[in-house]
Amino acid sequence: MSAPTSGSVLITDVRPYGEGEPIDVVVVDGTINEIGSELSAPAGADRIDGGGAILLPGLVDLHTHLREPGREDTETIRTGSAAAALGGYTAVFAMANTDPVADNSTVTDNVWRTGRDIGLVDVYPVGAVTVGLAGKQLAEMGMMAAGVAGVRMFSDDGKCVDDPLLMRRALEYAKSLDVLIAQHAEEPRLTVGAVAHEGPNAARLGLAGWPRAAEESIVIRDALLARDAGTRVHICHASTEGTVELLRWARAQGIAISAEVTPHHLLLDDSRLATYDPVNKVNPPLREARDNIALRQALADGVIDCVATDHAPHAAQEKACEFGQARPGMLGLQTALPIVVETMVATGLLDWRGVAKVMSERPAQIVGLTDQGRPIEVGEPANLTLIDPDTSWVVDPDGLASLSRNTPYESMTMPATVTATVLRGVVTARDGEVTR
Ligand SMILES: NC(=O)N[C@@H](CC(=O)O)C(=O)O
Ligand SMILES: [Zn+2]
Ligand SMILES: [Zn+2]
Repeated sequence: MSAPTSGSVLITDVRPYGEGEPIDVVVVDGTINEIGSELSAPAGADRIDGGGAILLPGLVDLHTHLREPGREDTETIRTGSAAAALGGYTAVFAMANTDPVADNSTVTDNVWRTGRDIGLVDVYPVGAVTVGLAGKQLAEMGMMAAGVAGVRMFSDDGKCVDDPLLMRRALEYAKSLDVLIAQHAEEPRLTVGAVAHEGPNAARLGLAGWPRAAEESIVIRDALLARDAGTRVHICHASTEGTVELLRWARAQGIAISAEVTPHHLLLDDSRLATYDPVNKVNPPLREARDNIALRQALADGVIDCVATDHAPHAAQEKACEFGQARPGMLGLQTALPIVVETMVATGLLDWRGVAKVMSERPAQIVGLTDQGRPIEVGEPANLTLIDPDTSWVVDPDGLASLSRNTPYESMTMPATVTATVLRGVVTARDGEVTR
């Protein structure tokens, strides 16, 4: 494989982590070479005038659905990469629930190569835990890990690995390969027919409910299995107050368990379902205000490690139908950072260093990426995001880079703007346009 593209760039007038006076950053061949004032551009370098922007390490998304192969009508690796770069991301993990399923190295290596050729963001394929996501037989995780993609995270996301014995075997196999299992925590016997959070709103609207216990029973089971296997488990899209309590308990026991929360579970609740608009249908479902509050606090405390988008594009016809029939999932890549600003920074729960931690550093550490989520220092890889915290914008679904339009944030004002993204010194997005 050829070496990844790298570039040289002079970034002027930026504030790393939003701290101190504006400074300049010189990147040579993909590496931060100098940080200081009034620096000059290296030969052949690109230039970014930061205009006083906040500079963070490039964002890392552990949970995105790019839909290629199989559903290129709803998203492709190219359009999803563009959405990622515009959202400030320099690495994304593409879930395995494609068609064909990413349960073998032919698929995972192809996703990796395609992402690398496009070059807008590092696309890391997630491998399936079980063959065909069918939950019956372990996939060849070792083969996928050994391929050119070097798969390091495995998940049947979209489905739960609900068989406890199979989950136990998966954790043991993952331990021997030094890879991560990410669980979509949903006890399927408790969610038969469910389309919304089980609570007063669903009852009033006549929608079948998904109880919190369907998530929490798997979270605690998997914490115990991870304890016994002596390996880590990662919980996808944590959505309930109870899950937070269980994570807190498991951490206190010394159990290796990590967890992510989505922007929509931080911001939205099930009062939005009153319109029956399927744009609000998602798994796990939007919960209640007290869950939002517990999730925000847990993210601030570190009980929840990171934010992951669960960017889930769907075609118009999959959403333009009655609520019960619609596909679950919502777009996330281009709105994640502003929603974290609104729910975590504007509320005083996190400062910009905290944002770097939950959107870049912790996700990179959880999967063991050594070139992402790094400090902004000389000698470090130049994966960077510039953010204007004072320029707001209004979400127009037609204006997003995704091939799909299923954003719940239509017409909402977003409080911050990603002005540029840099991958190994190459400018991938600038002023709302991708560069390649
Ligand atoms: N989140 C969703 O509601 N949908 C995801 C699957 C998933 O993340 O469980 C999808 O692939 O559409
Ligand atoms: Zn899921
Ligand atoms: Zn998902």
